[in-house]
Amino acid sequence: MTLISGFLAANVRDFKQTNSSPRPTEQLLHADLISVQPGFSLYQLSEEFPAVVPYKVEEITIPADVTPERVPTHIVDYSEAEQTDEQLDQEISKANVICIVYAVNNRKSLEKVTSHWIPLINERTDKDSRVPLILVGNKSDLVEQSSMENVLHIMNKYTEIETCVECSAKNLKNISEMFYYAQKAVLHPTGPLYCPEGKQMKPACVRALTRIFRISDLDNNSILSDAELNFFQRVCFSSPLAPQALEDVKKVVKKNMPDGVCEDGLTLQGFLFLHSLFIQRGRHETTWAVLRHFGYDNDLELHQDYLFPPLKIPADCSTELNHNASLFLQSVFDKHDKDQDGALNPSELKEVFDVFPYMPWGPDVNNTVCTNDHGWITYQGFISQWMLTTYLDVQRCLEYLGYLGYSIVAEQESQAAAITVTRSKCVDLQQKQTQRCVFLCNVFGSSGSGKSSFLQAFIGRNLNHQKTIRDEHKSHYAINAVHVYGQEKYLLLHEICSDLDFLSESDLCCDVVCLIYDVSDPDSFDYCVRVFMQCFVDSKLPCLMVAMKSDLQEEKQQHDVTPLEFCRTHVVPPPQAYSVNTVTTPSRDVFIKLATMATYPHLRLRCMCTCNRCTFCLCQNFLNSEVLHAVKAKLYTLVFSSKLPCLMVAMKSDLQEEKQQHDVTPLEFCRTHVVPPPQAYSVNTVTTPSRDVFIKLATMATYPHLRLRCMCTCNRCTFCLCQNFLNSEVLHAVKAKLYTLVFSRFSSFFSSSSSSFSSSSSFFSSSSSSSSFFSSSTLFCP
Ligand SMILES: Nc1ncnc2c1ncn2[C@@H]1O[C@H](COP(=O)(O)OP(=O)(O)OP(=O)(O)O)[C@@H](O)[C@H]1O
Repeated sequence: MTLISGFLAANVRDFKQTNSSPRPTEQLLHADLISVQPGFSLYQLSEEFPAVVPYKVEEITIPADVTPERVPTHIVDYSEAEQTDEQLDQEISKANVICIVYAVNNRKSLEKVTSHWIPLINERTDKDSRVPLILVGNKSDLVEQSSMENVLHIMNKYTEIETCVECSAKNLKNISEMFYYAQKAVLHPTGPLYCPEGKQMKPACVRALTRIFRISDLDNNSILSDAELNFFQRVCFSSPLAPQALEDVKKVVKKNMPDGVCEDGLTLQGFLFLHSLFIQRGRHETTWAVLRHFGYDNDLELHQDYLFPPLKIPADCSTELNHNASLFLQSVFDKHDKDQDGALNPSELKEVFDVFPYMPWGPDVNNTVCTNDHGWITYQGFISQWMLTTYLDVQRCLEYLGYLGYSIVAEQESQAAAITVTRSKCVDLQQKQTQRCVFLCNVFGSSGSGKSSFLQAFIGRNLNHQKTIRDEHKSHYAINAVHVYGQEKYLLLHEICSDLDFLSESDLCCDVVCLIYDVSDPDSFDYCVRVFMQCFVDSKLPCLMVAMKSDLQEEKQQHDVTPLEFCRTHVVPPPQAYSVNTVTTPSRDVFIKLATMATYPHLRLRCMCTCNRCTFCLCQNFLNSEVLHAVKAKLYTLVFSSKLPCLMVAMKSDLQEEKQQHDVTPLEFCRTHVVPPPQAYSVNTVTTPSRDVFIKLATMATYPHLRLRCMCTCNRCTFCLCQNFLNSEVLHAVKAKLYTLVFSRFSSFFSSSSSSFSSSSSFFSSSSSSSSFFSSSTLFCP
């Protein structure tokens, strides 16, 4: 029998594990087998021991389904007789694991392991990333007794040796075991986890397991309860622990480490002890399974695929946190708000980020979002900051969610499940509605005009409070929640540098523009004019002018026209007087206006009030409500074909009412045919009979297309007052004027429905499609 000379090295290379597919079956593993040691052959691949063993066998791949770890294993043979040292070097550099084979009946071959092969391999590999080695004692069929005691001292000396195994190439003994150990050494290496000299886990491993403990400690009481342990077990191993097994685990820990169990749960010390026990007993695959489920790679770093899962964001779309992610972040906040005061004090905030490799939020965050009187971030502020990160830098948001273990705790496929990619803004504009929740407002103004003050006012700080903010802690952003017609939206204000020469394209990209001037500075308005004319005069972006420091003496602005005239000419809402010099929190109305303009850019001709309290707003909310839209749609379907308005009058209503001889009552009949309910009427009155019914008839005749509207014409209730206002000649004149002014400017924007805008009357009338037929503008503007 000719034997292959040299040693056998099983090189497992290109090991690549993704966190979205962390199980070994989905891992990619190549093993290059280099066989150069006398006494070993690749017989096991053919399961026949050849009469003549060739110097070198061709490359072979063992398919995943026949390997114990279920990974494909690529094997390359190496022959000292046929190949060069360079080729050997190349194979070693590609190797993930090397099996050094010696003959158990040949002392010299074992000596060569330490005198030649291990130094040679170590010379060619980096000290910090040693390739794991397996010692393989071949030809066990030729000896009576195991020679394991001869290799134990070698194993103790070289920590890179993962394990040793005796086998027989001739009678197939322990051959598959050898491959199992080789694969295990790659998939579950001891090296990164454990330091055999110190008999303890390495610091990186302790750090990773500590983070895992903190994430799994859902109530943050520093103890893993049975429920938390079961959750952890289910997440990592897909099934909960049996109650008895749970008790046994705690018993073992308590016996060896009394501090390891507290209040019938595992402490961090106990959790770490359990893992060092696994590793010491050769069960490090258990620890690896845990580490990998929590996103770690072979170097105990969080895997890039775990932190940055693929997320496609088409142009013109934005990114927002979805509801599930908000719930998760709420649980993170609640977990760390130990004193339950609704805010995170500095030590609570630090604890939130203990699972991060660095502190992600600087002191500027406290001036970007809402805080309490102590300057501590409130729940609203906490969520707002996450909204900001998601909007401005979604990759960073994914990374942060990864550190917090979002995909694990929320049991999601990846961190990407936390993100909603919104519909394109262009489509929103065309459809005249949006599902977006976060809107960006860029704030422009000359130096000193009050931009920073405006931003700070948005998070509730008046001038006195603002004076306490240190320059180095100032922020160019402010974000807060606002209600737009009853819906919660986040408005993100961004202060843009005053130097017009440095304006970038991204500075002009937002949902609404805020132009600030200082009423006490005569030159500041001119700056707004320049920004508007240079950047926004031809754009479709809604703009709002804010007259800051309105409490100070107003100076005449150094410009040809007044701010009000300028706004009129360019169909921008009139300047909004604003001051942060208030005793209490500055007013929020202007921010609600900005958010409304951002949410409904196509509705910019409507009344600017968005206080959500006044009659107009209450009517608006009602008219925008889903119930009303559904009813309108139904009614529309019913009566679409009919054109003449009808009114049923129940005369002699002062007399005793008799049941009408008809299948249905008058009221039911009216309801079925979408006719207003019968109007009780009597002329048997002391004074002049009531005129209400005649007003109704006149109203129906005047506005026949509005017959689906509320029939109330009392002229006293909220609806009637709004109606009167909206139907008033003044308003119509203003609307007509605005229309004339802006029609040319927005013609492209409205081009899709240009036929509806061919005359001023049709501009405000209903179109023929059912959705626009019932739109609020139709209802309000006959
Ligand atoms: N109503 C007010 N009365 C008096 N002073 C005010 C008022 N509002 C703001 N200020 C002050 O005006 C100054 C300039 O305001 P602010 O820093 O907000 O302007 P800015 O536009 O951000 O300036 P820059 O572009 O230089 O950053 C600040 O000192 C601020 O305290």
